Amino acid sequence: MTTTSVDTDLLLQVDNLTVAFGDGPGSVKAVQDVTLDVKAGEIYALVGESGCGKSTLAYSLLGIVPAPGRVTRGEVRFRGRSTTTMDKTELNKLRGAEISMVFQGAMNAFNPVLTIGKQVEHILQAHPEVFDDPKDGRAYFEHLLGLVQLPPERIWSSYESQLSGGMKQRVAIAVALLLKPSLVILDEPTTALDVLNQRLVIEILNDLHASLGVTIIFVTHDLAVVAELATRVAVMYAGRLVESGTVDEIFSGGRRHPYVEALINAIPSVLDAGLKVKPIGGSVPNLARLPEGCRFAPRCPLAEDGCRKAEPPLLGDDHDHLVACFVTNRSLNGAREGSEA
Ligand SMILES: Nc1ncnc2c1ncn2[C@@H]1O[C@H](COP(=O)(O)OP(=O)(O)OP(=O)(O)O)[C@@H](O)[C@H]1O
Repeated sequence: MTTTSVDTDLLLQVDNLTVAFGDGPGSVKAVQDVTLDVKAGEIYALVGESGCGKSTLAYSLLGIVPAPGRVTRGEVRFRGRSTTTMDKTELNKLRGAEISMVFQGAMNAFNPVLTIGKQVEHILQAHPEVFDDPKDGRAYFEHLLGLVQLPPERIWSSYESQLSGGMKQRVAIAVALLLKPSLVILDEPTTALDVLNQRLVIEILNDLHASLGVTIIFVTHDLAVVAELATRVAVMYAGRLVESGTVDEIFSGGRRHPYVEALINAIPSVLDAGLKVKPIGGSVPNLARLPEGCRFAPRCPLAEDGCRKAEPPLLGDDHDHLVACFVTNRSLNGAREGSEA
């Protein structure tokens, strides 16, 4: 199961991916049966409340699920090649040069006893294939620092302790772009920042996307950031993907999953002023003790008896808008299984 269909427009394909932590009765599926695809050049958001499996899914895209986690079903393909079955050497080649990641809490990712410049030199030495001359690598990094609105000379000779949180996040983004990857994955890029720095990072990511054409996948719990940055969005709930579609469709009333509806209604910044915020009652279930049937049913205003008996399949319409809900999918004509989408 390595190279099936290769659509040049599709950069990343995730098929029925399940990632479990632990074995036996105590094991949890942090990601279950997730299917999605990311097209070259788009900005794709993975959204959900804390503990929904977003970071685990992001790690599995890079083949770096932390132990005791492991992929138990499905696969991830990058440009048609399975990263799930790829050997370590090939995966290492792919990481950095083709796909890079800015981890959650990237501000703590730097070595405190080396200048940023020294750390960049080490990366360039480890990847001599990207630039003919290391000087070109340094020049490119300084160009990237300009794009993330930081002073190149000063940053090159700084230690991380001399930079603010917002600056470190922007340096981490520049480092992630250093080897000219075609895909960058960012885990919660705005979460630890104050409002002004959040705005700046959103603006910078939009600019980088426009000027470098890089494909971006980012993980967030903040739908307001999704509305401003992403072109497509996948919403996760308790390890499962419940709805995915274009940001325009989801935010302009085309959404169909009651959880997505509730999430949007619970966020003041994406509502018109004057509309009342409605918090979602209840909480995300413990993955080790999931309810029978649809895992959102205990909190769902539309739940019917059937929803408590079986898990709804992810069904798609002609525009690749996928939804896993028995009730709202009932009206869908010509629906097809998400796993075949
Ligand atoms: N290292 C681990 N060991 C055991 N279980 C884990 C581990 N990492 C994640 N999990 C399980 O996977 C679930 C999903 O975690 P994950 O970090 O992917 O969620 P998330 O949506 O990214 O949440 P957050 O926004 O809080 O990071 C957790 O609730 C936990 O049950």
